[in-house]
Amino acid sequence: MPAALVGISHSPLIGKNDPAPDVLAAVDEAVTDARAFIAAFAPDLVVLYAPDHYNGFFYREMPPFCLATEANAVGDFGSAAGPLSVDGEAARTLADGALARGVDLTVSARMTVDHGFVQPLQVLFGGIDQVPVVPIFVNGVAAPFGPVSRIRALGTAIGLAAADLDRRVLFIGSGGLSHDPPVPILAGAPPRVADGLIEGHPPTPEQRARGEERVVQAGRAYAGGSTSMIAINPAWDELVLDTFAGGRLEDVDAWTVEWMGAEGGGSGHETRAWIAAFASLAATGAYSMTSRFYRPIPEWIAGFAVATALPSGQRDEGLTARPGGLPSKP
Ligand SMILES: O=C(O)CCC(=O)/C=C/C=C(\O)C(=O)O
Ligand SMILES: [Fe+2]
Repeated sequence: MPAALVGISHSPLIGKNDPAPDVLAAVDEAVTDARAFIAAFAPDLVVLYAPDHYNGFFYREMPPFCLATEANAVGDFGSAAGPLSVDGEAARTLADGALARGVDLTVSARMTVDHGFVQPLQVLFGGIDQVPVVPIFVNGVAAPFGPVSRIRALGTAIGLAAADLDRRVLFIGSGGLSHDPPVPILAGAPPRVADGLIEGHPPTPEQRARGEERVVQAGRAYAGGSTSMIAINPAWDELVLDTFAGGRLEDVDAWTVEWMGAEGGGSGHETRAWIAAFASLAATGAYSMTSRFYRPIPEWIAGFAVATALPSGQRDEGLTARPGGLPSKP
Protein backbone atom coordinates (compact mmCIF):
# COMPACT_ATOMS: atom_id res chain seq x y z
CA MET A 1 0.00 0.00 0.00
CA PRO A 2 1.44 3.42 -0.87
CA ALA A 3 1.74 5.27 2.45
CA ALA A 4 3.28 8.42 3.86
CA LEU A 5 3.35 10.31 7.15
CA VAL A 6 3.34 13.88 8.36
CA GLY A 7 3.72 14.76 12.04
CA ILE A 8 2.89 18.36 12.88
CA SER A 9 2.46 20.31 16.10
CA HIS A 10 -0.56 22.56 16.53
CA SER A 11 -1.09 25.61 18.69
CA PRO A 12 -4.13 27.83 19.23
CA LEU A 13 -1.71 30.75 19.47
CA ILE A 14 -0.55 30.60 15.85
CA GLY A 15 -1.43 33.94 14.30
CA LYS A 16 -2.38 35.33 17.72
CA ASN A 17 0.97 35.52 19.49
CA ASP A 18 3.62 34.88 16.87
CA PRO A 19 7.39 34.50 17.41
CA ALA A 20 10.08 36.63 15.74
CA PRO A 21 9.92 36.83 11.91
CA ASP A 22 12.94 34.54 11.41
CA VAL A 23 11.30 31.80 13.52
CA LEU A 24 8.01 32.25 11.69
CA ALA A 25 9.83 32.03 8.35
CA ALA A 26 11.54 28.79 9.42
CA VAL A 27 8.17 27.28 10.39
CA ASP A 28 6.66 28.47 7.11
CA GLU A 29 9.45 26.78 5.19
CA ALA A 30 8.94 23.50 7.06
CA VAL A 31 5.20 23.63 6.43
CA THR A 32 5.72 24.50 2.77
CA ASP A 33 8.04 21.50 2.48
CA ALA A 34 5.42 19.28 4.12
CA ARG A 35 2.82 20.52 1.63
CA ALA A 36 5.18 19.73 -1.26
CA PHE A 37 5.77 16.29 0.23
CA ILE A 38 2.00 15.71 0.35
CA ALA A 39 1.51 17.00 -3.19
CA ALA A 40 4.21 14.63 -4.44
CA PHE A 41 2.62 11.69 -2.63
CA ALA A 42 -0.91 12.66 -3.74
CA PRO A 43 -2.87 10.86 -0.98
CA ASP A 44 -6.46 9.83 -1.63
CA LEU A 45 -7.10 9.18 2.06
CA VAL A 46 -5.85 10.85 5.23
CA VAL A 47 -5.91 9.05 8.58
CA LEU A 48 -5.65 11.89 11.07
CA TYR A 49 -4.72 11.23 14.70
CA ALA A 50 -5.32 14.22 16.97
CA PRO A 51 -6.30 15.11 20.53
CA ASP A 52 -9.25 17.14 21.77
CA HIS A 53 -9.25 20.01 24.28
CA TYR A 54 -12.64 19.58 26.00
CA ASN A 55 -14.63 20.50 22.93
CA GLY A 56 -15.71 17.02 21.85
CA PHE A 57 -14.76 14.65 24.66
CA PHE A 58 -15.62 15.11 28.34
CA TYR A 59 -15.27 13.15 31.55
CA ARG A 60 -18.82 11.81 31.37
CA GLU A 61 -17.14 9.33 29.01
CA MET A 62 -13.47 9.79 28.12
CA PRO A 63 -12.18 7.06 25.81
CA PRO A 64 -8.42 6.64 25.29
CA PHE A 65 -9.08 6.82 21.54
CA CYS A 66 -12.07 6.99 19.22
CA LEU A 67 -12.52 6.71 15.44
CA ALA A 68 -15.16 8.83 13.70
CA THR A 69 -17.39 7.90 10.80
CA GLU A 70 -18.66 11.51 10.72
CA ALA A 71 -17.17 14.62 12.35
CA ASN A 72 -17.97 18.30 12.90
CA ALA A 73 -15.52 21.00 13.92
CA VAL A 74 -16.52 23.54 16.59
CA GLY A 75 -14.44 26.43 15.23
CA ASP A 76 -12.39 27.23 18.33
CA PHE A 77 -9.54 29.76 18.30
CA GLY A 78 -10.60 30.98 14.86
CA SER A 79 -10.25 27.56 13.25
CA ALA A 80 -12.77 26.43 10.63
CA ALA A 81 -16.17 25.16 11.78
CA GLY A 82 -18.43 22.61 10.12
CA PRO A 83 -18.31 19.09 8.75
CA LEU A 84 -15.05 17.36 7.91
CA SER A 85 -15.02 15.37 4.67
CA VAL A 86 -14.97 12.02 6.46
CA ASP A 87 -14.79 8.92 4.29
CA GLY A 88 -17.38 6.90 6.19
CA GLU A 89 -16.79 3.67 4.29
CA ALA A 90 -13.03 3.78 4.85
CA ALA A 91 -13.65 4.71 8.49
CA ARG A 92 -15.88 1.67 9.03
CA THR A 93 -13.34 -0.60 7.32
CA LEU A 94 -10.54 0.71 9.55
CA ALA A 95 -12.70 0.38 12.67
CA ASP A 96 -13.60 -3.22 11.80
CA GLY A 97 -9.94 -3.95 11.03
CA ALA A 98 -8.70 -2.50 14.32
CA LEU A 99 -11.35 -4.34 16.35
CA ALA A 100 -10.57 -7.60 14.51
CA ARG A 101 -6.93 -7.13 15.51
CA GLY A 102 -7.78 -6.92 19.20
CA VAL A 103 -7.87 -3.15 19.81
CA ASP A 104 -10.91 -2.05 21.84
CA LEU A 105 -11.68 0.93 19.65
CA THR A 106 -14.52 3.32 20.46
CA VAL A 107 -16.40 4.47 17.36
CA SER A 108 -18.30 7.74 17.07
CA ALA A 109 -20.97 8.21 14.43
CA ARG A 110 -20.77 11.99 14.94
CA MET A 111 -17.61 13.21 16.60
CA THR A 112 -17.05 16.82 17.61
CA VAL A 113 -13.49 17.98 16.93
CA ASP A 114 -11.50 21.14 17.56
CA HIS A 115 -8.33 22.87 16.42
CA GLY A 116 -6.31 19.71 17.11
CA PHE A 117 -7.89 18.14 14.01
CA VAL A 118 -8.71 21.27 12.06
CA GLN A 119 -5.34 23.03 12.14
CA PRO A 120 -3.40 20.34 10.23
CA LEU A 121 -6.19 20.05 7.65
CA GLN A 122 -6.22 23.81 7.13
CA VAL A 123 -2.44 24.22 7.17
CA LEU A 124 -1.64 21.22 4.96
CA PHE A 125 -4.71 21.05 2.68
CA GLY A 126 -6.24 24.52 2.82
CA GLY A 127 -9.50 23.42 4.49
CA ILE A 128 -11.41 20.77 6.39
CA ASP A 129 -13.24 19.43 3.32
CA GLN A 130 -10.41 19.13 0.83
CA VAL A 131 -9.45 15.47 1.22
CA PRO A 132 -11.20 12.27 2.37
CA VAL A 133 -10.25 11.79 6.00
CA VAL A 134 -10.68 9.30 8.82
CA PRO A 135 -10.36 11.23 12.11
CA ILE A 136 -9.07 9.29 15.10
CA PHE A 137 -9.15 11.03 18.48
CA VAL A 138 -6.24 10.13 20.75
CA ASN A 139 -6.61 11.46 24.28
CA GLY A 140 -3.55 13.59 25.02
CA VAL A 141 -5.01 16.03 27.55
CA ALA A 142 -7.43 14.39 29.99
CA ALA A 143 -5.78 12.25 32.69
CA PRO A 144 -5.74 9.37 33.46
CA PHE A 145 -3.83 7.99 30.49
CA GLY A 146 -3.38 4.34 29.58
CA PRO A 147 -0.13 2.67 28.64
CA VAL A 148 1.66 4.07 25.59
CA SER A 149 1.94 0.50 24.28
CA ARG A 150 -1.82 0.59 23.61
CA ILE A 151 -1.40 3.67 21.42
CA ARG A 152 1.26 1.85 19.45
CA ALA A 153 -1.11 -1.14 19.21
CA LEU A 154 -3.88 1.16 17.94
CA GLY A 155 -1.60 2.67 15.29
CA THR A 156 -0.33 -0.74 14.24
CA ALA A 157 -3.83 -2.19 13.91
CA ILE A 158 -5.05 0.80 11.90
CA GLY A 159 -1.96 0.63 9.67
CA LEU A 160 -2.54 -3.06 8.99
CA ALA A 161 -6.24 -2.47 8.35
CA ALA A 162 -5.41 0.40 5.98
CA ALA A 163 -3.42 -2.01 3.81
CA ASP A 164 -6.75 -3.66 2.91
CA LEU A 165 -8.13 -0.41 1.51
CA ASP A 166 -6.02 -0.21 -1.67
CA ARG A 167 -5.68 3.55 -1.25
CA ARG A 168 -2.80 6.06 -1.07
CA VAL A 169 -2.91 6.71 2.65
CA LEU A 170 -1.29 9.63 4.44
CA PHE A 171 -1.07 9.20 8.22
CA ILE A 172 -0.98 12.48 10.15
CA GLY A 173 -0.16 12.92 13.85
CA SER A 174 -1.23 16.31 15.27
CA GLY A 175 0.08 17.78 18.51
CA GLY A 176 3.00 17.79 20.91
CA LEU A 177 5.79 17.74 21.46
CA SER A 178 6.71 19.08 24.93
CA HIS A 179 4.31 21.79 26.04
CA ASP A 180 2.28 22.79 29.04
CA PRO A 181 -0.47 25.16 27.90
CA PRO A 182 -3.27 26.25 30.25
CA VAL A 183 -5.69 23.38 29.63
CA PRO A 184 -7.97 22.79 32.63
CA ILE A 185 -7.36 19.78 34.90
CA LEU A 186 -10.20 17.88 36.55
CA ALA A 187 -8.29 16.94 39.71
CA GLY A 188 -8.71 19.80 42.16
CA ALA A 189 -10.85 21.91 39.81
CA PRO A 190 -13.48 24.17 41.41
CA PRO A 191 -16.99 22.66 41.14
CA ARG A 192 -18.09 24.89 38.24
CA VAL A 193 -14.99 24.05 36.18
CA ALA A 194 -15.24 20.35 37.09
CA ASP A 195 -18.89 20.32 36.01
CA GLY A 196 -17.92 21.81 32.63
CA LEU A 197 -15.17 19.23 32.13
CA ILE A 198 -17.57 16.41 32.97
CA GLU A 199 -20.72 17.55 31.23
CA GLY A 200 -19.32 19.61 28.37
CA HIS A 201 -21.89 22.41 28.35
CA PRO A 202 -21.31 24.22 25.05
CA PRO A 203 -19.84 27.66 25.88
CA THR A 204 -21.59 30.81 24.77
CA PRO A 205 -19.60 32.85 22.23
CA GLU A 206 -18.68 35.24 25.06
CA GLN A 207 -17.46 32.41 27.30
CA ARG A 208 -15.46 30.94 24.42
CA ALA A 209 -13.91 34.33 23.65
CA ARG A 210 -12.97 34.84 27.30
CA GLY A 211 -11.38 31.36 27.51
CA GLU A 212 -9.42 31.94 24.31
CA GLU A 213 -8.21 35.34 25.46
CA ARG A 214 -6.97 33.69 28.65
CA VAL A 215 -4.83 31.31 26.56
CA VAL A 216 -3.47 34.21 24.48
CA GLN A 217 -2.52 36.08 27.65
CA ALA A 218 -0.90 32.93 29.01
CA GLY A 219 1.16 32.69 25.81
CA ARG A 220 2.34 36.27 26.23
CA ALA A 221 3.25 35.67 29.87
CA TYR A 222 5.02 32.43 28.99
CA ALA A 223 7.09 34.05 26.24
CA GLY A 224 7.90 36.86 28.68
CA GLY A 225 9.20 34.32 31.19
CA SER A 226 6.63 35.00 33.92
CA THR A 227 4.74 31.78 34.35
CA SER A 228 4.49 28.60 36.37
CA MET A 229 4.01 26.41 33.30
CA ILE A 230 6.62 23.71 32.68
CA ALA A 231 9.36 24.83 30.29
CA ILE A 232 9.53 23.48 26.75
CA ASN A 233 12.02 20.59 26.82
CA PRO A 234 14.08 20.50 23.58
CA ALA A 235 16.20 17.57 24.82
CA TRP A 236 13.09 15.43 25.32
CA ASP A 237 11.62 16.57 22.03
CA GLU A 238 14.80 15.57 20.18
CA LEU A 239 14.75 12.20 21.97
CA VAL A 240 11.16 11.68 20.79
CA LEU A 241 12.06 12.64 17.21
CA ASP A 242 15.22 10.47 17.33
CA THR A 243 13.06 7.52 18.39
CA PHE A 244 10.75 8.03 15.41
CA ALA A 245 13.64 8.69 13.02
CA GLY A 246 15.44 5.55 14.19
CA GLY A 247 12.34 3.41 13.71
CA ARG A 248 12.64 2.33 17.35
CA LEU A 249 8.92 2.40 18.04
CA GLU A 250 9.08 -0.50 20.49
CA ASP A 251 10.95 1.90 22.81
CA VAL A 252 7.73 3.84 23.46
CA ASP A 253 6.21 0.84 25.27
CA ALA A 254 8.58 1.65 28.15
CA TRP A 255 7.62 5.33 28.23
CA THR A 256 5.57 5.82 31.37
CA VAL A 257 2.77 8.32 31.72
CA GLU A 258 4.63 9.92 34.64
CA TRP A 259 7.85 10.26 32.66
CA MET A 260 6.07 11.78 29.65
CA GLY A 261 4.26 14.29 31.87
CA ALA A 262 7.42 15.25 33.76
CA GLU A 263 9.53 15.63 30.62
CA GLY A 264 6.91 16.78 28.14
CA GLY A 265 4.51 18.77 30.32
CA GLY A 266 0.75 18.45 30.78
CA SER A 267 0.06 18.36 27.03
CA GLY A 268 3.22 16.38 26.17
CA HIS A 269 0.84 13.42 26.09
CA GLU A 270 -0.35 14.77 22.73
CA THR A 271 2.81 13.12 21.42
CA ARG A 272 0.63 10.00 21.47
CA ALA A 273 -0.92 11.18 18.20
CA TRP A 274 2.54 11.05 16.59
CA ILE A 275 3.17 7.61 18.08
CA ALA A 276 -0.07 6.28 16.59
CA ALA A 277 0.77 7.75 13.17
CA PHE A 278 4.31 6.35 13.15
CA ALA A 279 3.03 2.94 14.30
CA SER A 280 0.56 2.96 11.40
CA LEU A 281 3.32 3.74 8.91
CA ALA A 282 5.62 1.14 10.49
CA ALA A 283 2.86 -1.46 10.09
CA THR A 284 3.25 -1.08 6.32
CA GLY A 285 7.01 -1.87 6.51
CA ALA A 286 10.34 -0.20 7.23
CA TYR A 287 10.26 3.57 6.80
CA SER A 288 12.62 6.53 6.57
CA MET A 289 12.10 9.95 8.07
CA THR A 290 12.49 12.24 5.05
CA SER A 291 12.39 15.64 6.75
CA ARG A 292 12.58 16.92 10.31
CA PHE A 293 12.04 20.40 11.70
CA TYR A 294 12.05 21.40 15.35
CA ARG A 295 12.00 24.68 17.25
CA PRO A 296 11.02 25.51 20.84
CA ILE A 297 8.51 28.36 20.39
CA PRO A 298 7.48 29.88 23.73
CA GLU A 299 5.08 32.34 22.03
CA TRP A 300 3.03 29.31 20.96
CA ILE A 301 3.77 27.42 24.20
CA ALA A 302 5.08 24.64 22.00
CA GLY A 303 8.00 22.40 21.27
CA PHE A 304 7.05 22.74 17.62
CA ALA A 305 7.91 19.99 15.15
CA VAL A 306 7.12 19.06 11.57
CA ALA A 307 8.34 15.74 10.18
CA THR A 308 7.66 13.60 7.14
CA ALA A 309 8.31 9.92 6.51
CA LEU A 310 7.90 7.35 3.77
CA PRO A 311 8.19 3.58 3.53
CA SER A 312 11.86 2.94 2.72
CA GLY A 313 11.10 1.14 -0.55
CA GLN A 314 8.80 3.89 -1.71
CA ARG A 315 11.45 6.49 -1.05
CA ASP A 316 13.95 4.53 -3.14
CA GLU A 317 11.47 3.88 -5.92
CA GLY A 318 10.68 7.30 -7.21
CA LEU A 319 8.78 9.72 -5.03
CA THR A 320 11.96 11.75 -4.73
CA ALA A 321 12.21 11.88 -8.53
CA ARG A 322 8.82 13.54 -8.96
CA PRO A 323 8.68 17.13 -10.18
CA GLY A 324 8.95 19.36 -7.16
CA GLY A 325 10.75 16.54 -5.39
CA LEU A 326 10.83 15.84 -1.73
CA PRO A 327 12.24 18.04 0.95
CA SER A 328 15.29 16.17 2.16
CA LYS A 329 16.45 17.27 5.56
CA PRO A 330 16.69 14.08 7.57
O1 LIG B 1 -8.81 27.09 28.23
C1 LIG B 1 -9.44 26.18 27.73
O2 LIG B 1 -10.53 25.83 28.11
C2 LIG B 1 -8.86 25.41 26.56
C3 LIG B 1 -7.46 25.83 26.22
C4 LIG B 1 -6.97 25.13 25.01
O3 LIG B 1 -7.74 24.60 24.23
C5 LIG B 1 -5.57 25.08 24.80
C6 LIG B 1 -5.07 24.32 23.80
C7 LIG B 1 -3.68 24.19 23.58
C8 LIG B 1 -3.19 23.36 22.62
O4 LIG B 1 -3.98 22.75 21.77
C9 LIG B 1 -1.80 22.99 22.49
O5 LIG B 1 -0.94 23.78 22.83
O6 LIG B 1 -1.56 21.86 22.01
FE1 LIG C 1 -3.27 20.68 21.72
